[in-house]
Amino acid sequence: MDILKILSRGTKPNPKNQAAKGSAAAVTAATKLPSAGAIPRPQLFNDPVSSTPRGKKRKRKNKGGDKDGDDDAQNNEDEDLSDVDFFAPPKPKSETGPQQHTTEEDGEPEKRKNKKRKVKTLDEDECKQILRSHRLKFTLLSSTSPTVAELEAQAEAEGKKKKKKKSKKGEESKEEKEKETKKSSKLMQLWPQPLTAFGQLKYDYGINQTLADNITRQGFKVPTEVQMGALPLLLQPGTALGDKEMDKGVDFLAVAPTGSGKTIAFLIPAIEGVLKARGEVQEGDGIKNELRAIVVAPTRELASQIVNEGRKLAIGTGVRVVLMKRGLRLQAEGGDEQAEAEEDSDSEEDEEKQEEQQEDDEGEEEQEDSDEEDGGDKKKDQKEKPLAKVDILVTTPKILLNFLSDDGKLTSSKKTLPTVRSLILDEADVLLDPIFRKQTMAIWKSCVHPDVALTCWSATMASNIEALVTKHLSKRAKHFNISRPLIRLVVGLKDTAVPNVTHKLIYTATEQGKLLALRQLLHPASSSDSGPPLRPPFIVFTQTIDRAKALHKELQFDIPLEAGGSARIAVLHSSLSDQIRSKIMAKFRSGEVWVLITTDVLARGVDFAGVNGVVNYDVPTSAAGYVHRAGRTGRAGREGGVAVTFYTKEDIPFVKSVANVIAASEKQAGKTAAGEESVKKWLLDALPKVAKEDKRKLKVRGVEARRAGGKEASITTQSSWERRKENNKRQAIEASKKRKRLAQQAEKQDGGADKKKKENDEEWGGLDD
Ligand SMILES: Nc1ncnc2c1ncn2[C@@H]1O[C@H](COP(=O)(O)OP(=O)(O)OP(=O)(O)O)[C@@H](O)[C@H]1O
Repeated sequence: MDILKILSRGTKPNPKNQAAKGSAAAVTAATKLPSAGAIPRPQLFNDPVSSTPRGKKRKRKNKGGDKDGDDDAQNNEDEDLSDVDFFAPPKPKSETGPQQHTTEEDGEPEKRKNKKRKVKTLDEDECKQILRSHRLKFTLLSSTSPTVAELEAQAEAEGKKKKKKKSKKGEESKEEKEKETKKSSKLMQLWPQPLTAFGQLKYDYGINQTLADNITRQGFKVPTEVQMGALPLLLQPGTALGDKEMDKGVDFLAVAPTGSGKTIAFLIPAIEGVLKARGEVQEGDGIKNELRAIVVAPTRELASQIVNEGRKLAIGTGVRVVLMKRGLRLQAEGGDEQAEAEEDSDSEEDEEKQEEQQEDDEGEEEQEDSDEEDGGDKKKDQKEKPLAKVDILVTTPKILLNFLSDDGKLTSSKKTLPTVRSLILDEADVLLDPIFRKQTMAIWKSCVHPDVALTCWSATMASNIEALVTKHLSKRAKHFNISRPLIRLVVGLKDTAVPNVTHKLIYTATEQGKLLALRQLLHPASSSDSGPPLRPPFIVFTQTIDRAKALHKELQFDIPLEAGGSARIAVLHSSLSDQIRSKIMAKFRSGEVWVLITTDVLARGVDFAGVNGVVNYDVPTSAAGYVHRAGRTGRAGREGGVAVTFYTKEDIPFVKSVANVIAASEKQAGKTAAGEESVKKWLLDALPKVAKEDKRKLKVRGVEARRAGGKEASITTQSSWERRKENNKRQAIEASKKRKRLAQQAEKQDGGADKKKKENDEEWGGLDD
């Protein structure tokens, strides 16, 4: 019997032996854990919207069989859990598999009829109602078409003109003034068509049948909020926005909570884009794999996960989703005027350079791992290998730039990728942060087709990142003489929350106290005053690789042998080889490993559906860092996930950002009653505000005291008093040994002298008579 199963869902109802299984409350609690495998409620928000402008809500019927968005597929909590796999994706009700279209079975593309389907559109009030209820907010940020500020200015100017005319005529009225204001605000906020059911993808948006079947086969019943908002806009922007001009495409920024299904929200349009392009290939042209989309992710783990998701969606379509690897040869063109021209026009970036350089030099422990080693035999590999058949490439920044740069410089690209039409930045804020910025920008520049659309995805997006995207899009627009709007979608509150997770902030006076508190979480049976019971599997985050290793060393024998012993605890960080990292990931996914100690290398994007909790053994270095770490639990709306954060006196100057995120998350989750909140108001008020400069330093270096060499860098169960005592004892022993040695030496010398004397005495027999 797997002990993990006992720990994580041992209270599962058993009709034969219900009494022995404990209280009904315990049963409910256990089945609510993420690891219980219950079908999640992927939609996080569904607020009642009181006013129905048209008197009633229109019911939409879909030929596809999937009913309206708020399907009763979600109300399935009492399902039998007997064979639940902790980390498996949700199962569909029927396992019939996709209905393959004979024409597409062997990757043969169905000849796509370019007939425009008539999408059944909702009127603006209906759109508003649905979008508001699911807390979806669309804003036009574009600088290629007029910016919000420009639109406001334009509206104001027009208003003034009219005002002049009207005042001349003496016709100015209050209502008309209001109309003007309304018009300008309308231009800022958009109300596109939402996707209320996956069935619409096929029947309204005309996506490929096999792709639609693959979505059904994955068991996704209702679209999550980000999918509701993003899919219509990315598949048919003209239809979604009711403006045919938009069909040329949009650039897009999506900010949506962790675990809210952003991956398929960008993969579905990417796969559909490939299939659509193939449909446009003339008879007799044959199928050609042509690199059309690039997905960039900050870590190898995330990149491989995206490849897996992509491949599941692309089964039977012939679309090849490929992970960028060393030696892979892509369709590229060497050096290009365009790339050079853009390079030249970048002189204003020089201002940023100094700051970036400094931050780069300081470096971060957990940067995407060194792919530099890939550079060595690159030229040789590229000559020898044939072109890879790729439609969608998933990559980390460095490894692709290694291929593009040729000269080993990882900041600029010599080759271009002329066939690419879509650049997708997953975890865009970190990819555009100084850590990865040069590499990401170089990749963007290598995508030289004028139609390349940029989409950026993350649970957090600082305004400087938005500004950077806007600036570079506008440069591209000028360069290519194109005009495409940039639209931002925010789901829930921008930036700051992990609403469906229980948060705990725990103070321990010393580092040693943290270790003891963590041990209590590891042994849920023992009394745990310091935090909520936390059932495996869970992830423990530390600040540095050294601390992750040390914590692993300290805890590895804590799980009893009969429960699997040290094999149940593993450590993963970027200095391990790819192979070892993949093995550990697989073991954690399968439930073999219960406690995974890691660094921020696993903080973003990685999806373990059944993780019950996250422990921030070391405080995350930013609010965004907290959001991403805590978001490893409670995926796809699963309930019962817990995020525990320890802090000591070293962290007090920095912990306010974390406390603010916790407060915002609880507010979003509706936990506003006194006593419900885990960060009390007095604490929020008492914690010092973090200065901007400190925030920057913290983000790059973490808490200084915990870096290698710092007093608090080591992890041990001993108190400083014990350490001092042990140190004294060791020194005393050493001193005593030394004394003994010296004594022996002295004795030896003395003895030698005596012996010599004796020998001499013996030798010198004295004067003979
Ligand atoms: N419509 C859906 N219904 C149910 N589950 C879904 C749906 N869409 C996605 N999921 C599942 O939700 C989980 C989280 O999805 P995903 O990894 O894409 O989240 P994310 O928004 O990218 O999170 P993060 O910000 O942490 O990267 C995955 O296991 C995925 O299979």
